[in-house]
Amino acid sequence: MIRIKELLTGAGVLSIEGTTELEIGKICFDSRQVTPGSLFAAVRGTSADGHQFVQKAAETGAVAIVCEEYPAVMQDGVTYIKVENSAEALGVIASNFYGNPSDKLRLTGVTGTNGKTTVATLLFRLFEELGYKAGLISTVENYIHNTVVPSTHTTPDPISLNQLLAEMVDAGCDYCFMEVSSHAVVQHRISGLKFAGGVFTNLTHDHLDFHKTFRAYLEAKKGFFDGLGKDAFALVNADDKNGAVMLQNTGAWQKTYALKNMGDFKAKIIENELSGLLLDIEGQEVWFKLVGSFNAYNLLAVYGTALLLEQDKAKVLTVLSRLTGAEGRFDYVIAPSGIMGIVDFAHTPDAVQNVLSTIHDIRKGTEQVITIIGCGGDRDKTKRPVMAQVACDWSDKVILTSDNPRSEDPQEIIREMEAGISPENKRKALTITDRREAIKTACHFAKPGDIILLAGKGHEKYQEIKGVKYPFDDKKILIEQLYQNS
Ligand SMILES: CC(=O)N[C@H]1[C@@H](OP(=O)(O)OP(=O)(O)OC[C@H]2O[C@@H](n3ccc(=O)[nH]c3=O)[C@H](O)[C@@H]2O)O[C@H](CO)[C@@H](O)[C@@H]1O[C@H](C)C(=O)N[C@@H](C)C(=O)N[C@H](CCC(=O)O)C(=O)O
Ligand SMILES: Nc1ncnc2c1ncn2[C@@H]1O[C@H](COP(=O)(O)OP(=O)(O)OP(=O)(O)O)[C@@H](O)[C@H]1O
Ligand SMILES: N[C@H](CCC[C@H](N)C(=O)O)C(=O)O
Ligand SMILES: [Mg+2]
Repeated sequence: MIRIKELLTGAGVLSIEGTTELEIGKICFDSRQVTPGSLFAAVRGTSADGHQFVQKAAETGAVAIVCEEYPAVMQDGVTYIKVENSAEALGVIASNFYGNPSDKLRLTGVTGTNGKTTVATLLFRLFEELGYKAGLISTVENYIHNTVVPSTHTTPDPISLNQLLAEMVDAGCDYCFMEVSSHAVVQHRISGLKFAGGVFTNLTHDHLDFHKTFRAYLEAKKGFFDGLGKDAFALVNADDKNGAVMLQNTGAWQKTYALKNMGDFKAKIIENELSGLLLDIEGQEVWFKLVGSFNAYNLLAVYGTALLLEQDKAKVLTVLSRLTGAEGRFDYVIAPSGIMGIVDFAHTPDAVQNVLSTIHDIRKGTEQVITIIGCGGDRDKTKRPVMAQVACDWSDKVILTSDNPRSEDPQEIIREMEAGISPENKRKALTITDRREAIKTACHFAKPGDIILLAGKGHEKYQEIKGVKYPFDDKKILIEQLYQNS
């Protein structure tokens, strides 16, 4: 239990109606979760406005309401707290409620369009292997040292986030590595957190459904770096044209990594094969198990971060060379028939191009590349035609199929993908709406030596159709089919 006044430190309070001496047992931003003694924050969202539920929250027992405007009717015994921005205040209140856990950990945030899960996961595993207790907050799963906590978002809401961080502190963790999505920055999910550092991977096309313009998407990512303190480091990819933009208004200590341009941390790709990458990192040649030139960037980002967190260079490289990638990221099997199947989470045009150009670089020459690809429903529609065209440009055969259609009509999503395919690429594309059938067909088509890329869903264990998540595991189905045909 904690008193209202202690929760409000740093929350940007404009005015208060009622006492701040009351004790609060729970904080929430969803009126349906209010229980007697709760604080309810009314947040303006994308489809509703939390202010509509203030009355209901008070009736259900909320004793404190955080809002941007007072309701017409204020109830006795309830304290109303007016703030400039409820979502931002909620982040600070959540931190205070859980004892400001980010002050007690060295928290590093990773942002960018692609590579966040890979970099954050590698950092987590690296620090665990170096002998520390660490935490991970990621798209695939969260970890409190060796306890797994299922993940619902790339970056959770501020209450779940601070609760996770507090559990990490209780478990004795020294470090936490987390993904920072652009949604999280705009929705203030990270407000009130103290970061030891921030890492930028890259910026390409995604989430324009939410941010509307590329500029707004860029500003969201930049917002994370603008908010870092002067004791924190900001490590950016100097080969990405937006790397420098991220640093424009940050008060943090600025560092860069690069393969091509000048950078504080430099690497060169010596070999890029199916068995891994041979990199020259600051004069030292090291083999890594991760595949593909984009992973050279991810590895260098991890290396730079570890050094900025004062780790020993030789130990970092030794451990890093033993680590494998995150689940569902260039996750491959070679069937007895000699057909290679790759499951990858590529769900942006840039990621699709990267994974296919990697396959192109490492294949021996004569094999066919068959790509199975769909696009998520209720997500950025503008990436659909581009992803289909990129897949065709880089493959011998493409099967257009469903990803997570969510509330949309799967056929319509596929039609939008088809619209992006140029006349000369049309002959390569085939549509099979049912994802399982698409996988079966690809395995049937493939000959020994051929490569099947199953893009878009990576680690996901479900397919979301009209609000229902049906069990679906790309890797499991692909393996079943590959072995059946062997
Ligand atoms: C579009 C979006 O990002 N929505 C997120 C947002 O919800 P919202 O604020 O828009 O919700 P809303 O429905 O408009 O409701 C507004 C407010 O009214 C409240 N409410 C609503 C109904 C009611 O009866 N009572 C009540 O109090 C809601 O709790 C909310 O506070 O804030 C919620 C709490 O943080 C999130 O759970 C929710 O994520 C939805 C489920 C989602 O799908 N988000 C995806 C797009 C997302 O966040 N993705 C990113 C990036 C992915 C990546 O690239 O890796 C991520 O970080 O996961
Ligand atoms: N540094 C990188 N540059 C470009 N593409 C990458 C990079 N790292 C990974 N990818 C590609 O992007 C896909 C997603 O990678 P990862 O899950 O690490 O990114 P993410 O930023 O966490 O994605 P999301 O925002 O959806 O959670 C991978 O499966 C791979 O195809
Ligand atoms: N975190 C990303 C994942 C997309 C994965 C893809 N399978 C899809 O459903 O679009 C998002 O929510 O946009
Ligand atoms: Mg991720």
